[in-house]
Amino acid sequence: MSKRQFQVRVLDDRIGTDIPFPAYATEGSAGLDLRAALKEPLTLKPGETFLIPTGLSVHLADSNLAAMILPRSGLGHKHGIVLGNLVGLIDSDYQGELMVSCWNRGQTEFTVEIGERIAQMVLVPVVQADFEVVSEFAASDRGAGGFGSTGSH
Ligand SMILES: O=c1ccn([C@H]2C[C@H](O)[C@@H](COP(=O)(O)OP(=O)(O)OP(=O)(O)O)O2)c(=O)[nH]1
Ligand SMILES: [Mg+2]
Repeated sequence: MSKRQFQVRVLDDRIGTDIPFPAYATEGSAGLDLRAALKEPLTLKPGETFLIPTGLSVHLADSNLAAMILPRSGLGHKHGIVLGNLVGLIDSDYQGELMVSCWNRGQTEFTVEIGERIAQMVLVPVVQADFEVVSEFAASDRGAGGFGSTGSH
């Protein structure tokens, strides 16, 4: 497992005490669980979305990296709590507070507790595209076929 250091600012003084610092749940975890830095529990009715602060900002400071915010499987599958933006993308030059858009896509209301783990953040490598405009591509096996063009099985 490789680890890297990043600068983080703690914007909410409950973090590290009442609200644990984000952590990997196990040694092999890909996602770092993010917690809700709410002032009070938040009840989301079916269909409601709320932008929840995490109380932290992280500066990745490396354009070869980004972070993605993804739903937690248990919350999403069992309770319908997913992300209002489906996936959150954190740019390497972002220095603001990490925010989690929580969407109750389910049929019943759900209460997010103070400090609850609401989403997970995954670091991903990034390559920026530099486009070279051409008139033809060298032929590939697939060509322009897509959207099920390889058959129904
Ligand atoms: O779930 C998220 C998604 C984004 N962000 C922050 C980090 C990201 O770098 C910034 C901008 O996100 P994005 O580029 O996806 O949003 P936009 O609507 O394109 O806004 P902008 O014009 O600021 O780029 O917002 C979060 O805190 N949480
Ligand atoms: Mg953007």
